[in-house]
Amino acid sequence: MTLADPDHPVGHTPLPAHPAGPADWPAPTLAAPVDATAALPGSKSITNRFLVLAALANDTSRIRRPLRSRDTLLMAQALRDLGVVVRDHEGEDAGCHDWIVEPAPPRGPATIDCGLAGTIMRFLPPLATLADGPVVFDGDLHARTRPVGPVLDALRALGASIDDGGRGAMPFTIDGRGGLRGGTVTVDASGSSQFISALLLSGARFEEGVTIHHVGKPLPSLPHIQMTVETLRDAGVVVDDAEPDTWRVEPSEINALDVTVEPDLSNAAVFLAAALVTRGVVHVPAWPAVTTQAGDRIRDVLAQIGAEVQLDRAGLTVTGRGLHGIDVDLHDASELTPVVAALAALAESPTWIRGVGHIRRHETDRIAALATEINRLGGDVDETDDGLVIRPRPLHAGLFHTYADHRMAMAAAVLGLRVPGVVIEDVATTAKTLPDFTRRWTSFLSGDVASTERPARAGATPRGGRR
Ligand SMILES: O=C(O)C1=C[C@@H](OP(=O)(O)O)[C@@H](O)[C@H](O)C1
Ligand SMILES: C=C(OP(=O)(O)O)C(=O)O
Repeated sequence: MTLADPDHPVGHTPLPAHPAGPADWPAPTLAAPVDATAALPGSKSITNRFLVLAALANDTSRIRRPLRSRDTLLMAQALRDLGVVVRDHEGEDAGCHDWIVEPAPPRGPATIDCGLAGTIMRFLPPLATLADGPVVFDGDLHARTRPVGPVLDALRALGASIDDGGRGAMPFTIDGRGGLRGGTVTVDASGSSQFISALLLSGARFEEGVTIHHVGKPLPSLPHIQMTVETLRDAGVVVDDAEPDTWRVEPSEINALDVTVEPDLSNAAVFLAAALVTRGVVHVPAWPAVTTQAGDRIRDVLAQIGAEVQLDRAGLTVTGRGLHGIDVDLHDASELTPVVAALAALAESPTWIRGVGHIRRHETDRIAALATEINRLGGDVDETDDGLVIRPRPLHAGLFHTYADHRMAMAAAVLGLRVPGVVIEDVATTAKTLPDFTRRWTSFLSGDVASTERPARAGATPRGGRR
């Protein structure tokens, strides 16, 4: 975390960049078929949307089973820095605290540490325009290359005053004036769906609401925009999304929430992948039957690769039957690319991943990073403009660099299941969205009950062997 920039003194107490953990971690290899349950913490995307809406709401909210990872803890802290109360409250599950959020008019001056979280650097600038003073945004070094310009330009067009030194990236300062006019704006959000979600989340609190037109190449990650629209509707906000690439949010109050966060389905991918690599069985309890999470797409992808996939009241069960190469467009669910690429490198035939050009601006250039690191282990991967072509080859031991990217570390963990001697550099980077990954992964692979965070839903039939 790099707030101490001499050009941008911000007088803020930095949070630790990552919790302490082993820097380089030998990934466990598994010879026997896995037979285990992975009970996952809450969704990052849902937790951070609920936090933003709760901060803008007309009364106290309760967020049940929130994810507590670096991205969401930083979001909670950012809201506190803006004057909102976010406090723990004993939850229904042992060891799992809810969050109570008491809203307050956002205050400045304030400094926001975004870490490496797209959801903070994009979702909070619109909220910061409502503050009564300047709000400085900064974060990790890697975060300074992630684009925010389309959100800042849109806010300027809606009446905001912002100093970003022409960078379109952090650090920047929003000159909060206690409110924003709002109105109609055109945005090229082909670089990230978060540009649209950001404007939608605070739009009801702009004087004229907001109407957004996307222009440009097709929008990535559409399920995430749908998630934003649904959470707004949960809070009583009127959103019109009937026309493609256009959204209208009416000005209104945002109702307080009492909501439960679904398990993070994108983070489920690494655990489910173990079933395919080892021809074993993995069960994820509490998998939602209906969801806007893009990670739900993993069910189709794994079935295409050769798994038997069953979703019922007990949750999701994936049984590894084969590992075929596939031709897959992940434009809607690009977060899955690293784990799918790792599976592809271990498959029986080549894979073509398409439609994910924008992930070159995720936590790192994921296309380049995956090609480089899999090839470093002896793989045969080519980058394309919008994806990867992966031809399986026998891989060997080596250090897998993670580029501060949690999902690179998860991809390495999948490779390590089959390839002895894979060492994951900076495995603690997984804390961005999944706390305590190494303990979870180790106990999951040994079928240890300690890996479960949340009990199966009442009435569900437990399965998965040694639980
Ligand atoms: O709104 C969100 O919560 C997210 C949207 C997506 O971003 P992009 O549209 O930039 O891919 C996704 O990849 C990210 O992990 C989370
Ligand atoms: C792209 C991701 O995160 P962010 O919310 O920081 O964009 C991700 O989690 O894969």
